[in-house]
Amino acid sequence: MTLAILGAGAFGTALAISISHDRPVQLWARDADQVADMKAARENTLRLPGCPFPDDLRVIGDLGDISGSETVLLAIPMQKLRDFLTRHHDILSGKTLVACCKGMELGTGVGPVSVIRDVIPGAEAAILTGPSFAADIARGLPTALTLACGDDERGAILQHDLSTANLRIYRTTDTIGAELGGALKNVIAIACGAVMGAGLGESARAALMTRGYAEMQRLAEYLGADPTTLAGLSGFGDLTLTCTSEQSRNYRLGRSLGEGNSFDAKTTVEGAATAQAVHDMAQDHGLDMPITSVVAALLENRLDMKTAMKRLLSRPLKEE
Ligand SMILES: NC(=O)C1=CN([C@@H]2O[C@H](COP(=O)(O)OP(=O)(O)OC[C@H]3O[C@@H](n4cnc5c(N)ncnc54)[C@H](O)[C@@H]3O)[C@@H](O)[C@H]2O)C=CC1
Ligand SMILES: O=C(CO)COP(=O)(O)O
Repeated sequence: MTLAILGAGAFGTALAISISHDRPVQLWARDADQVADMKAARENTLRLPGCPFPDDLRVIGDLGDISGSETVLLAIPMQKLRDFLTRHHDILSGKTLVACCKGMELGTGVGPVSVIRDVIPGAEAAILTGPSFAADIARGLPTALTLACGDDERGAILQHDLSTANLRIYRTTDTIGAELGGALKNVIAIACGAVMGAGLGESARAALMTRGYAEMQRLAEYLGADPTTLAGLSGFGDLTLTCTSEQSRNYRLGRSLGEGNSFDAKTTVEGAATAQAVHDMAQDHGLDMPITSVVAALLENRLDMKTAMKRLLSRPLKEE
């Protein structure tokens, strides 16, 4: 079985490298120059330099080439997903589409699995998420992820097909829980980066991670997710990684805010739009999401850093 991965950013490329040690993989990029460069260099010099492509990784620039691939991984940013699926509806219909992005959509407040089901009802939708940096996967370091698919039989096939010697995949049918964990941990990571950048210390960060996790659980429960999913790799696992690592772009954006420095606007930082999407959705439903709301306000310059820090760390005293 040939697998297609659409989106040759850091994550799509890392998955392609890892999985193509075991089975043929087609890696699609939209940019013709990048396709030519990757074909010539046999690595992704733009997004993942220094990680050579195995022989069974085939770079493609024509989406027509994926017609023989039953399973397609979508490794493009969350806010671009709906438009991408709409434009390529016909070629993707009838396939198993595995979202590899983390976030909630601005305007609708839903995650990638819901977007896939909405735009391409004729496809089987799943999500691959959890604690993993692209560079770690590409280097063959041990990683564990969650694969969520509403159809457990299909999920078991995906679990088997996508696992490699170094990429261990657990599975669940709770797609909402998996979507929420991956999306919300990025927002909390921005907050943690801000606290660290402002020099408030690791104890403050631990407090924020813990209260952030409570906030994630609250929304997940409201939306009908299984709390054990949030306690797993896609929730608690990814929260831990992202809130504590300089490798994380979400954490680094937060740290820049805390330090009062600028941040490269071209970098993919999913937590920024997700903070706004979740804040809007929480307001519509009358839910209390204090950390998410502060992050959204901070990013929109509706709140200065000093007031934001005060709000994050001086919430009313209450029972845990
Ligand atoms: N980099 C990492 O360590 C991990 C990333 N992810 C997730 O993977 C997703 C993608 O992130 P990265 O690959 O890291 O980002 P990236 O910034 O390295 O790459 C994004 C890719 O998407 C492509 N793209 C953007 N808009 C597009 C469109 N409209 N149509 C087609 N392609 C488009 C870009 O050309 C680029 O190749 C994000 O949701 C991220 O949260 C998940 C786990 C780890
Ligand atoms: O999702 C990730 C790790 O699991 C990658 O985090 P960043 O998008 O913050 O770099």
